[in-house]
Amino acid sequence: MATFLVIVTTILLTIWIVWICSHSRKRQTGEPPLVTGWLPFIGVTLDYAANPLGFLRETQKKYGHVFTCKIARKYFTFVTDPFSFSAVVRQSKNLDFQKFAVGFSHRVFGHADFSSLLFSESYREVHSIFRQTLQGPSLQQLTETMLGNLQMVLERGLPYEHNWLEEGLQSFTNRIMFEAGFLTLFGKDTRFLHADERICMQKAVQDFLTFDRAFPILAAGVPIGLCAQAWRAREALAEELLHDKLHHRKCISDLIQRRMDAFNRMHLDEIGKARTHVCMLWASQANTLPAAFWSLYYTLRSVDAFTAARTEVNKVLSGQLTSNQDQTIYLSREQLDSMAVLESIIQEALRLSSASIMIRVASDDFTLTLDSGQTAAIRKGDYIALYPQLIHLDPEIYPNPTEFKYDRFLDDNGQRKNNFFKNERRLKHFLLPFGSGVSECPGRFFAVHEIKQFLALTLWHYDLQLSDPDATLVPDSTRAGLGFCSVKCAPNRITTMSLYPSLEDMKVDKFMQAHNTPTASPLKALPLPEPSRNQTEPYYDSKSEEIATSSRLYPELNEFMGLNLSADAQQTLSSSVPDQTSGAVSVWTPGMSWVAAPITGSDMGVKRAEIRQGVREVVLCKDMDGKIGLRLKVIDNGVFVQLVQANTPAALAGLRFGDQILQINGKSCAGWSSDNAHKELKNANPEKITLAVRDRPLERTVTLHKDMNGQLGFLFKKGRITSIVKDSSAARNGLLTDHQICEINGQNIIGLKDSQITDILNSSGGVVTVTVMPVVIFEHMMKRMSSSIVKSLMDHSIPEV
Ligand code: HEM
Repeated sequence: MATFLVIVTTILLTIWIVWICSHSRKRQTGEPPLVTGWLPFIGVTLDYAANPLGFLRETQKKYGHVFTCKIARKYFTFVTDPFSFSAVVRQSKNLDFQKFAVGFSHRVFGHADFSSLLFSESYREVHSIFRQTLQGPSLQQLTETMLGNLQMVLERGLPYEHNWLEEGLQSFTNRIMFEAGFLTLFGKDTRFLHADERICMQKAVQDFLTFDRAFPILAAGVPIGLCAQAWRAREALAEELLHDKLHHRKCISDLIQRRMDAFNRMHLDEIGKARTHVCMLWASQANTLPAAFWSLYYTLRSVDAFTAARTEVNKVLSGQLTSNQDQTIYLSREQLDSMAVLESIIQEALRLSSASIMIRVASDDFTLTLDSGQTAAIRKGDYIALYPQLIHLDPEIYPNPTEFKYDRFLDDNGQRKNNFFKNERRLKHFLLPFGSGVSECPGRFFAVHEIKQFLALTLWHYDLQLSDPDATLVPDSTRAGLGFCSVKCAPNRITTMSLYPSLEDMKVDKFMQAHNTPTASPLKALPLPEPSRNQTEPYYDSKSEEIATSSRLYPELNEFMGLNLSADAQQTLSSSVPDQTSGAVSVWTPGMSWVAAPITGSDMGVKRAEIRQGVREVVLCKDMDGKIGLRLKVIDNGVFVQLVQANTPAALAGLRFGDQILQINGKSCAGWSSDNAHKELKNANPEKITLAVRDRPLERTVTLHKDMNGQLGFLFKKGRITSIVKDSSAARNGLLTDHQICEINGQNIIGLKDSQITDILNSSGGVVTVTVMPVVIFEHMMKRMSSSIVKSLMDHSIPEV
């Protein structure tokens, strides 16, 4: 029986081999050389899959510039001569792109088969939407939305503390780019709070990456049903993109809105429509995420690239901080286009890491004429393939092709370079990460814009360095042919990046260099008349020598921001006259007997908090980036300081939140808009800007004394005083609710967490001077300024006296 089985098997095997051999393809006259490999059934699939670039280079050496290979049961004719690329790209008559792409997409994404007769006409309309919404005027809108979303996502991640943070470079890029890109295309869910949106986004990015990881095997023909994880991830994404859910999102891009309308007209089922959106999501992100990653990685690895990129970013963005009220960075189309260094970095990253394959299906038998005049007979149904990486890594075109050279795409004048040669002939196709011809990626302009924006904002907002700069990352070649290669990480070795809010820290050195000689003279008084003093008002008596030097601690109450105090109240308060006994001040109120705030004029907190009368002159010069680190706000026709960035010229010159700017370079600011004031600063001579400044006129200081339990007697929330404890130091000294604490012992605390404010209060001595401002005014001052900016940029240092 066993012998019988062996004989039958052998006969069947022999028949099968004979059948395969007799039916296997034979090269016919005029056809390119046929490369079938050892096993006719699978052809060269394994060799090609193991190392596509190596295999094609070897085969090219052996057979010349055009050859046909059997890969995954299909015949691919590769054209490898870059001068012949145009011959293929222009052949739209006999070469069909859609057939391959649409069939592939149907299989992997599970949507309807748009190549079927039922849909072919309506799908043409869907396809035309790409060009209408990803190019031309729509591109501008999309790019602006992306910039806003990138800023929102980046700002949310700005570290609160002044510490270095570590995060995987890839996870950082994916997190920022995925969310910003997703929101740009699909809009924001109106039902979500920010926190919920973020959780949803974290899940979406994980699902996306899970699905994308399986892409090579799906592309190789493995049915998605056999890849349970990928299937679940794809369906989870589709679930989020059901039309029912998309209807709850606002600011959906024109691209997605028009696709939704078109699919509705085609009467697809709901899950089918959602899967087409997953397909669009994949097209927009799968290459962009790794392209952004490699661009940032190469920038960080090369000192030259980093310096050149940062200089360009600073040049383009400088001035924005002082000229925009709401701190938003705007990058016009012209500004994006002017960033030639970033563009060269991106192109170089695309050259090194992209490995797409361009495939067309021969719709008829025809003869392809190559650049050399050589012809190749092509059979109907065969695939014609171009493999751009052969050009991208050709040492004749790009010397030292595997080396990253940030300025490879810049000419001697620092402008875009687009003349590259092979055999001394200029090449038309020298960089093809986006394909070419009819099927060229319609999102290519948007892709370059968004990566530029990402690089610019990241370099602007952060100080970055690779925690292991010597570790070399290599592209993962298992994705070769599918577009962009992501990173192949060695186990247990995570490449991390440190993040730091750069605006404060970068400036110190630069400012120091620019400021070789101190030009600021913060306390020089201008000869403006001092307001007259009323001896009955509760300020420290100028008769006291010690106190006279530190000036008054309280401004006149009846002048104070229009607060209308009754005569009775004034009487009560005016009876709390300061009593000076050996330099200590006590306040007495009828019916009570206690000592409040036993301060002396030499108390550091009091000195640091002091609001001086009169007007002082401040002379500044800009730092090396042309900035002074100041943001201004107009209130009641006066110009006030809204933000002083730490370690900037403004901070070092002693300017503070709430200071009133009376003059800029001799011009009176009364009645100016903040734009005018910013413009004046922007256009001012970088070597010398003279300001006339009145010390924080809308604020007042209150000095308090801790009780035996260390309590000052007030409660606060988000820096705002909410209640005053009866008979406490706060109550006795006139602290008011609905006032915002701006400083503690002169140290600015705006934007700090309540726990941090509590720490500062606890660590202060027994006497604490708080500087407060009515909440209504404070809110007006802070209008349109994002809290993350305040947190991360505001100068919270302890002032010097
Ligand atoms: C660095 C980022 C990107 C790269 C490297 C890239 C690359 C490509 C490539 C190679 C193709 C196929 C071209 C061909 O076969 O000839 C393609 C197609 C496509 N890409 Fe991109 N792409 C990127 C970003 C984007 C973005 C951001 C979008 C949309 C927002 C997008 C939308 C599309 C679409 C819709 C197609 C299919 C075009 C068609 O069917 O005719 N791509 N992309």
